[in-house]
Amino acid sequence: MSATILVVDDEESIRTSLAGILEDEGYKTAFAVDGVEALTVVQQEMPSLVLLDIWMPRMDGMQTLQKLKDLYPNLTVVMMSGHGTIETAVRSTKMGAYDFVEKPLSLEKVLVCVNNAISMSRLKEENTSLRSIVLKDHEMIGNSAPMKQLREHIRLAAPTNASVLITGENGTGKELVARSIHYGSQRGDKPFIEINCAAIPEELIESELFGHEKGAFTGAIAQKKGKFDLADGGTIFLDEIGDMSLKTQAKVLRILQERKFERVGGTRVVEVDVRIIAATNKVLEEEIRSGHFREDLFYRLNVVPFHVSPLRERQDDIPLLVEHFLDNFCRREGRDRKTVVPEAVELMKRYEWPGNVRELKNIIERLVIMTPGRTISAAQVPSYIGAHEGPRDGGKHGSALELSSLREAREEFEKEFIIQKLEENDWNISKTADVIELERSNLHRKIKSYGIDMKK
Ligand SMILES: Nc1ncnc2c1ncn2[C@@H]1O[C@H](COP(=O)(O)OP(=O)(O)OP(=O)(O)O)[C@@H](O)[C@H]1O
Repeated sequence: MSATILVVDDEESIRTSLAGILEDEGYKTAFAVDGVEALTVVQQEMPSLVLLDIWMPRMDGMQTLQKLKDLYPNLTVVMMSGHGTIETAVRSTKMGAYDFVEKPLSLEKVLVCVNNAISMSRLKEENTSLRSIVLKDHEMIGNSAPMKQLREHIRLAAPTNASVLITGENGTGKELVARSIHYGSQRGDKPFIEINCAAIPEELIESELFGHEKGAFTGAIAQKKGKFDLADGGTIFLDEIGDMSLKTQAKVLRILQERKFERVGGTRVVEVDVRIIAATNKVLEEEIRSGHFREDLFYRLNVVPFHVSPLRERQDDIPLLVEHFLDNFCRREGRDRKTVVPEAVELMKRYEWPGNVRELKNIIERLVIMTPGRTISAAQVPSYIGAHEGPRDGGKHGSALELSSLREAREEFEKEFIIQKLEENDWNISKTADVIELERSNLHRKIKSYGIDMKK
């Protein structure tokens, strides 16, 4: 679709000659004789670009520019200055005009300027739409108490520059939290650079993070920028930081303290402005005790701690997540929207989800692909998901053999732990839930499912 250009000028000869060359270039044109009329035409035509004369009766170009920028901050405007001085034109660019052309108009110069302005406005539009796709793809679903609290913490911490440490089991959504913090900050339109410290061999991680100078080691045939260079102005997400070597930890600490680093094999100090968000599924306090993690780095990172609870502690989110993933996968596969019957959702709510949201997402993807009809029944859900029902349904241990022993052990421990904490807190559910940092309804459910006798 060809872009529409609005020409705003009180001189008819200018409007006609511009219309000629712009239409020859394949643009559509619209006209207005002054600023007042321009505002109406912009509203009707939504042009991609406005060519705006500075000196006009009724409302002049500068006033019109101000109004347009207030109403449509993303609209691209090029000023045409003849009577005004260069100073006015320069002032207009400070007010948000993209550029200016001088009168008498050189049609060639006008075309170069218009083509540039249109390409820039297309890129801007593309960027906005890509951003909205990216943000949608990273939507965080869930209305349980822990998710609400998480969102609130993100809202508070995102706009600051504080370092963040996110803990939680694999697949709980730590990366999503990191992205939400980044996009909610003023760095949101700058890069978000992710690196998984566990996935990169020890000997390569330093060069990945900090880059290297030419000749730093065999194979370093040219200078290479590292992730910290690439993240300048934005955020770096150090995933699985618990797996980072002590040597690399020292370098990261220096960046946190001095905002500086050196490339591998280099002596030049590089300064960066990077916000660090780190995540781990390890208990870093234990890693510190065993000498694998620097205590000073831990305190620097842990300025704002985030914990993402495992899915089994926020079962109320499961139906919402199921719907969300069904929507996404049915759309992606071009299938009719499928539904999961309530009994199947109920089975999913009772399952432990050792792989957390990632596991649930994978199962829904598989069900969307493998189920021919529109309805996903309980029988189609993998049998191990239902295998939990027995013991939780009042201690029928007939199906306990199907459970892995680790899971049994975990349940046994969980039950004992809950009883002990309830005892310590006078069997008050709310108080106990607070102390063990579990949603009240979730604790209640566990008490019921473990058959814990509350009349003590
Ligand atoms: N609340 C949520 N809403 C929607 N999708 C989610 C949610 N939580 C996690 N996911 C999805 O589950 C998958 C795993 O999430 P993510 O990668 O953020 O987990 P993680 O904790 O960083 O995992 P790991 O520790 O293994 O790196 C992703 O595809 C993510 O989009």
